[in-house]
Parts: sequence; structure tokens; C-alpha cells
Amino acid sequence: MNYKIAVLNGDGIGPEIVDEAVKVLDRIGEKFGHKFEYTQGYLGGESIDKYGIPYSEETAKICKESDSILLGSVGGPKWDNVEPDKRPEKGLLAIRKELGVYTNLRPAVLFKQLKSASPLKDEIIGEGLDVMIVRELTGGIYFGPREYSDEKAVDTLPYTKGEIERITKKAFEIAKLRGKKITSVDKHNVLDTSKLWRKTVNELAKDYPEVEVSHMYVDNAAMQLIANPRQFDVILTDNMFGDILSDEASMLTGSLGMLPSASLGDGKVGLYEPSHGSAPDIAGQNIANPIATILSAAMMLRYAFNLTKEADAIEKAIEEVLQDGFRTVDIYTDGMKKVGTAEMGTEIANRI
Ligand SMILES: NC(=O)C1=CN([C@@H]2O[C@H](COP(=O)(O)OP(=O)(O)OC[C@H]3O[C@@H](n4cnc5c(N)ncnc54)[C@H](O)[C@@H]3O)[C@@H](O)[C@H]2O)C=CC1
Ligand SMILES: CC(C)CC(=O)C(=O)O
Ligand SMILES: [Mg+2]
Repeated sequence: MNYKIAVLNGDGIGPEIVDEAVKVLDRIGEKFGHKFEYTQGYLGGESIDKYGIPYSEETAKICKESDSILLGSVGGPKWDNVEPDKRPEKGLLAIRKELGVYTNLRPAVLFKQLKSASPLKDEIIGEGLDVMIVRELTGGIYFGPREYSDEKAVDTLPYTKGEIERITKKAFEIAKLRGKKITSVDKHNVLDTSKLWRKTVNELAKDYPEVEVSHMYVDNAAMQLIANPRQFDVILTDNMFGDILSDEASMLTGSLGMLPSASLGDGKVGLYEPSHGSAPDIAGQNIANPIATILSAAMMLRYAFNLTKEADAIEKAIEEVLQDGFRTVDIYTDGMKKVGTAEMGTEIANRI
């Protein structure tokens, strides 16, 4: 079958990691008889350079006419001084909002071969870690009304009941297919939005008696992720808390460069992007870890195209590459074979 994929490289390491995901998708296409057609769009800094704005109508059209979107990451020092509404990150927020992708799935899964790359002790890791962070993506403080002057700045954190309900339902549906356990993370002791969040989660919990629900304050959750990560199955949380906790959870898996994500809504087109940023400190050096982006492409096959065998093949190839000892520098440990971004992508593609 033919699948149309919009490809947005973004900035920093974006082009390098997206190239490797495309390499792997092409191999899947050859092996399983699919045709992936790519159309290049522009987001973030690269879009500012081309169109003067971080998200253009041209790119919006390409995305809406595609079956799915593969995205690198945006931002970097080059655009740090552009006016706030034109920053690269505003382009990312705009495309998420426009596509209505309110569910951000960030699976933190530790490949057993990377146990020694995780900073956690063996007894804490145990048999392994598999936490699904379900992050609300199109509401909350990143989108609330704001004001700024040299004397006062205001950000606001609005959530409607409807916004909380729809992400909570997604989390329950996901939990039903996994360990049947949700930890809803909030700041109920301080924030009114968290009060509404907790009340809504408890109301919906009645429709899912098979799923065990508990609540945790975000500050405690940040600590518990390190102290006892195996207690978590699905973490349901808001936009900013999910952003922060997912970077933290990524380290349990060895590196931020291992954490993929899928951003999904009720519409046809989802956004598949690594959880990390554009890593300007290592851009252009062929050292970035492409695995988060390649795993995001696997999530695309699974969620957007229903290509389960193909998604499994990517995940298995990654496991084999890790088993064979190949490591980018961020997950390197003594005795392993250090490889660059492109070599890692090739090793993965070769095992499909
Ligand atoms: N989704 C997106 O497009 C996001 C964009 N950003 C933007 O990215 C820029 C850099 O932000 P930072 O705070 O530095 O976060 P970052 O996630 O880009 O990097 C944090 C650290 O992790 C490392 N790292 C990230 N991805 C890696 C990979 N694949 N392989 C190996 N190491 C990796 C980086 O080298 C850096 O040391 C900023 O402009 C920020 O706004 C940040 C987060 C998400
Ligand atoms: C750059 C921000 C808009 C978002 C972010 O950090 C993320 O989605 O992980
Ligand atoms: Mg982030």
C-alpha cells in the first residue's frame, strides 16, 4: 500500500535523526511491500528562515494532505532572540493545536541491553521498566492567556472539563491494554485545575472498574520515578508536568535519545516525534542518537497505519543492534562499539 508522510526535519539534530528514521522506513517498505511517499515541510527555525514564521500555511497544507507526519525537533540559539510569538517552539505548539493532537504518548521502556546505561541500580530496575506517560498536549499553561512587560509577566493554566475528560478516557483505554493501572499526577494541594483534573479522573474511573486508579502530587512523582519506577504503569498528567516528567523518565531508559512519542487526536493525522529537543550542542556532528526518532516511526506504523508486524520488526531490529553492542555516545558503556547517528540507522535498517 501507499502511505503519504509529511517530513518536517526541524532544527539542530532534526535533519540527522529524521534521515535515519526515513532510512529505516524505506527498508520496511522494501521488505514488506509498502510505498512510503515523503513530502518535505518546514517547522520551527528552518521555517523562520524560509518563510519568516515558524509554521506556514504551505507546511500546514502538506501536513493535512498527508496520512501522517514525521517530525525531528525544533529550536536553537540562532532563533533565541526572535520575538516571542515567532520562536521555533511556537511553530510546534501551533501545529499540535491545529491538528488537535491532544494525546501525547511517551513510552519509557528500558531495553534490557541498556541496563548498564541507566543510572539506576540493578535492584531498582529489576526485570525492566515499561512506563507509558499519557500527557495532555494541547491545553494547559503552554496555551493559556499570558502577558508580559518588564515589570510583570503572567502565564495562566486553564483546563476545561472536556479537555480533561478526553485525555483521561484515552489513558483508561491504554491502561486497559497494559497493566490496568493509572497514576494520575497533579498538584491538587495547590492548583484549582488539578482539583478539576482529579474530580474528572475519579468520575470517569467508575466506567473502568478493571483499571486501578491512584493520584500523586507531581513533586512526589518526580521523586518516585527514581526511587521506585516499577510502581508505574500508565502516568496520566497535564501538558507541562508531562513534559518535565517524560524527560526525567527518559533517563531511566538510558538516555533522552531513546524516548519516542506519538501525538494523536481524533483526526486522521498524527505527529510522530522524539521526546527530546533539537540538541544544538551536538548538532551536525553525527553523534546524536536516532533511536527515539526511529521508535517514533515505529509508533507511526502501529498507530497511524495499523502495520503491527512492521512496527514489531523495527523494535526487534533495535534490540538486535543493542544486543550486538552498537551504541551512540549517549548510551555508550565500556566494551561496546561506539557508532555515529548514520551508522546506528544503517545497523538497524540492515537487521530488518
Ligand atoms: N519537541 C521539540 O522540538 C523540543 C524542542 N526543544 C528545543 O530544543 C532546544 C534545545 O533544548 P534543550 O533544553 O537543550 O533540550 P534537548 O532535548 O535538545 O537536549 C537536552 C540534552 O540532551 C541531549 N540530547 C537530546 N537529544 C539527544 C539525542 N537524540 N541523542 C543524544 N543526546 C541527545 C542534548 O545533547 C542535551 O545535552 C531548545 O531550543 C528547546 O526549546 C526542547 C524540547 C522539545
Ligand atoms: C518545546 C516545547 C514546546 C515542548 C517540549 O519540550 C516537548 O514537547 O517536549
Ligand atoms: Mg520537552
